[in-house]
Amino acid sequence: MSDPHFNRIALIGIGLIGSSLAHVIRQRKLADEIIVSTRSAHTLRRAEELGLGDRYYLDAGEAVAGADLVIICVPVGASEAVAKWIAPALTPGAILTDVGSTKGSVIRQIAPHVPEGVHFIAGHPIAGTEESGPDAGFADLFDDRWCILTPTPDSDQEALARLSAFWQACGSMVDTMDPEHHDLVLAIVSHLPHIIAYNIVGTADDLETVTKSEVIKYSASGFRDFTRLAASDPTMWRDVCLHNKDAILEMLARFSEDLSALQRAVRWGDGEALFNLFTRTRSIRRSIVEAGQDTDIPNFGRNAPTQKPDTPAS
Ligand SMILES: NC(=O)c1ccc[n+]([C@@H]2O[C@H](COP(=O)([O-])OP(=O)(O)OC[C@H]3O[C@@H](n4cnc5c(N)ncnc54)[C@H](O)[C@@H]3O)[C@@H](O)[C@H]2O)c1
Ligand SMILES: O=C(O)C(=O)C[C@]1(C(=O)O)C=C[C@@H](O)C=C1
Repeated sequence: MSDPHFNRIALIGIGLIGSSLAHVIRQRKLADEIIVSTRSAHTLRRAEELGLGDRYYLDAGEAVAGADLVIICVPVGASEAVAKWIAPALTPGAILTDVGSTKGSVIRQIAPHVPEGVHFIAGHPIAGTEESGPDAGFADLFDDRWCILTPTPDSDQEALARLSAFWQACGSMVDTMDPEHHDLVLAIVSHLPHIIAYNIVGTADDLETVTKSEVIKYSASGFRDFTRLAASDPTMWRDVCLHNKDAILEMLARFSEDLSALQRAVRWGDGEALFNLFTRTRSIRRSIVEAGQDTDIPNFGRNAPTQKPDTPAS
């Protein structure tokens, strides 16, 4: 296995994911030195108070100088600005990666700015919570979760092996995937659930004159479980929607079709259709939970055995 240890790791952006990386890198001794950079002085100060790094910079260019691993941990819409900023200061031979929730757009934003001799391989840990900011991170976040790397055909194989070893040392299981396929899979397993959660909270809020107090009063059960995701960071999710537009629209169209069929079954009192759908989906949901956690998710739509005939394939 390749060496997961780096001399100097620079984290650009120190929110939930950046700070979780800082914790796990420190705890598992994956670098001699952790460099932290973020654009807000307030957040940088907080990161310093929390002791997340060894050195702290507002200037991302200064932060990446001499680093052999640079991890961009900012909302996906800021990827190009960060890439332009750090590009002239990257060290030849360094590995550059990111953690963004969308991959096609992030690669298009970063790749053109990567200097010759720097190895860029995009990535995405499928691990998170609805919290954000430097206080939200914890070392175990990546344990037993997938991390998807999206190398391109000309990616350096040694850099890929080292980055995989790094994520494994952080606790993750690593898979590789084509960026466009990643974006389609994540649109259904992550982006749509967030959009639906945001939407249902908005719908309930619009009913406020009739039911607002009841929404708060009775939300201890289903509504609360279902809408946890609606507390997630608005900047991050605005950017995900803007930067995975096509895949999200494709999945929303399929979702709307299925919802219309369900609506029709309710309208026409088609108990058999409702019972059959709920039986099938209960068994799928139980098999996901029984699989340990979401370990089968990265293959969804590619070779999942229960795949619907019209599920998109890569
Ligand atoms: N939150 C999750 O569950 C989760 C999971 C996996 C991947 N991701 C991805 O990880 C990335 C970071 O998410 P997060 O949850 O840590 O967000 P966060 O809001 O907790 O932190 C974002 C950080 O980026 C900094 N930042 C924003 N714009 C910047 C810029 N232009 N230059 C420098 N720093 C900038 C912010 O100050 C903050 O430190 C996003 O791309 C997100 O899509 C998030
Ligand atoms: O568990 C949560 O709260 C998350 O939102 C984590 C989650 C997900 O949807 O699974 C969110 C976005 C990421 O890109 C990866 C993970």
